[in-house]
Amino acid sequence: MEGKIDPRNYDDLLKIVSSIKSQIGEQLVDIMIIGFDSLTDLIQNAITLPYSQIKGFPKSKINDNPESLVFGEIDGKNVVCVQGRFDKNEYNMDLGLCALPVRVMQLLGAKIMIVSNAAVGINGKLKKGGLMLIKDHIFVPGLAGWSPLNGCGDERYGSPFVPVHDAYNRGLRKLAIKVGRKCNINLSEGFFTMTGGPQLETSAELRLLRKFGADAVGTSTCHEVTVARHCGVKVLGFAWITNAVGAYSDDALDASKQFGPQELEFLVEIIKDIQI
Ligand SMILES: O=P(O)(O)O[C@H]1O[C@H](CO)[C@@H](O)[C@H]1O
Ligand SMILES: Nc1nc2[nH]cnc2c(=O)[nH]1
Repeated sequence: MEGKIDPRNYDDLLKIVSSIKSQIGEQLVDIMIIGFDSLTDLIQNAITLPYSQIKGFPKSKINDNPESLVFGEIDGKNVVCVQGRFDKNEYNMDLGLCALPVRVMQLLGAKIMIVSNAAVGINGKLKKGGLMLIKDHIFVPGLAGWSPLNGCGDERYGSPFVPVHDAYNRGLRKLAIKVGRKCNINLSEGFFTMTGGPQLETSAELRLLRKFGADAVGTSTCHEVTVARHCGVKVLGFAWITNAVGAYSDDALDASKQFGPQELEFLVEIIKDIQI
């Protein structure tokens, strides 16, 4: 869609929101879901809005997967699935831009974000195919100055000094553990680390991150979580262990290709039980 948008300009953000509203009507949004692209098949009364119809949403030149917002319901809850994460390396590490869907969904009403990523397990216990519930994170680009909050000086954003010590909501984590037991999901809790990518890590870097307390390493999520907390959205996060150290493949880097029916059922059960 025509029109240059600055993802840090609050008035531009409002323009994006109103352009979406004019296309989806009074559709309610309570839960935003990022990184579970195949969940879109389970959304009832779905309204699909391709990124090409959304002002300011970039169209990837490298990603062949669908890129759209899919609004609708899961078991009576109002959800939106952000299908096709903005890839920070394609967009020159512009993490403010890459977390734009989070801000837009919050302005559309979202109060909870469920987010996931493809990651490598480095604690010796996390095996390929496993799922890690994120308890806390180490945001390496954020520590080095690549904050998605850079440039968000408009007072309507609120203070940039957002506390993130409890970014991953305790109540939602408890719920995920309870539902995991019911759905027979082997769920472990741990610390996730986001690196800058797109290159993966050397063995020495992985050893360093392990010493720092990381259990799983990936290249997304922390910027989205930071922005979610900045705008008051509660977070539930997962790292899908899609490969073991040293056993990389293109498929292993695509989390959405890994979800089976059991994982999707797990997510649906969580959504059913979430109190908004
Ligand atoms: O969006 P997430 O799940 O982080 O997936 C990413 O993970 C891979 C490397 O971490 C990248 O190629 C990208 O697909
Ligand atoms: N950063 C990072 N992300 C991944 N996603 C899947 N595997 C990896 C990995 O080894 N490193």
